[in-house]
Amino acid sequence: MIPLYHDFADETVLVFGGGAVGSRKASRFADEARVVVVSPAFDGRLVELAEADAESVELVRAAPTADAVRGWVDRVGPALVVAATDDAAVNAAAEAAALEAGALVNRTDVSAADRSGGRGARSVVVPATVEDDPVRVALSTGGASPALAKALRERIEAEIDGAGAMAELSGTLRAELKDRDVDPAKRREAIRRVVRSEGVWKGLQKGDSYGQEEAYSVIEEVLTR
Ligand SMILES: C[C@@]1(CC(=O)O)c2cc3[nH]c(cc4nc(cc5[nH]c(cc(n2)[C@H]1CCC(=O)O)[C@@](C)(CC(=O)O)[C@@H]5CCC(=O)O)C(CC(=O)O)=C4CCC(=O)O)c(CCC(=O)O)c3CC(=O)O
Ligand SMILES: NC(=O)C1=CN([C@@H]2O[C@H](COP(=O)(O)OP(=O)(O)OC[C@H]3O[C@@H](n4cnc5c(N)ncnc54)[C@H](O)[C@@H]3O)[C@@H](O)[C@H]2O)C=CC1
Repeated sequence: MIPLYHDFADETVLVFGGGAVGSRKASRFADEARVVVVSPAFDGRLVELAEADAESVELVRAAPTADAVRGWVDRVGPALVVAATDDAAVNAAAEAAALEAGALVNRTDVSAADRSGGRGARSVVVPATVEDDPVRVALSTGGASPALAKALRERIEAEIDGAGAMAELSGTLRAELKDRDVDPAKRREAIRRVVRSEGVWKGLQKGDSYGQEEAYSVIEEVLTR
């Protein structure tokens, strides 16, 4: 499996099942997309989420049979369908309907190991993610051990602390060096050194201007050699 990043802004994600898993997926996707959850009952966290973010989250009380699932997919027109009910037949129908409608599907009740012959490119796994905007790490165990994905995510959270600020700073410096017509080879070397410099990372922890100051001294050292 190859991880790809999707932009779900202005898209709709349709979730079948309002339990613990449907609730976690809904809150994740609501950061970016409009989310519609279809379920006969809703987890307390989902009700809270829908109240707090009525613009992005819509709860629809219904218990579609496997045969009725396709109708929901056609009416809602989602970019992604999440199958998160505790009814395997409904989840299977949601997967089939999504694929027929040309949408992506996330089947939450089947691990990769249980599938004979692969998932198909539009059947996606939702990874554990760590974010320090604009940096994003996605982590999957290929479906083998979601608990391990979560544990590793917690470790990486500490590891990438400050990466967002580093991405912003080095992106700006890269543009600046381009504008100054610095030789491309020198420019790449300077930026590579900046992102690896302990001094710059430490500086950024104190504040953006400290990080920037450190970065300029690293760059000057490269350019004046
Ligand atoms: C295949 C996949 C499909 C999908 O959902 O996309 C899937 C499937 C299943 N998960 C199950 C169980 C658990 N899932 C979690 C947690 C997460 N599960 C997530 C993803 C995925 N779960 C996809 C594979 C990801 C990968 O490749 O690693 C995360 C990363 C993202 C998210 O869900 O948002 C999120 C962590 C987010 C975070 O914290 O960072 C925990 C831990 C906990 O809750 O504390 C447990 C209990 C412990 C355990 O069993 O490991 C079961 C068994 C159900 C049963 O036995 O009844 C199945 C079904 C099966 O495997 O058959
Ligand atoms: N991906 C993951 O991380 C995990 C996946 N799972 C799997 O995901 C599934 C759901 O797990 P939970 O949320 O913990 O279960 P849950 O029992 O808390 O929630 C299931 C939800 O589906 C709803 N539902 C039942 N029939 C429906 C229908 N016809 N249409 C729409 N909604 C319907 C129920 O009302 C309930 O809200 C389970 O099958 C389990 O195997 C379980 C744990 C973690």
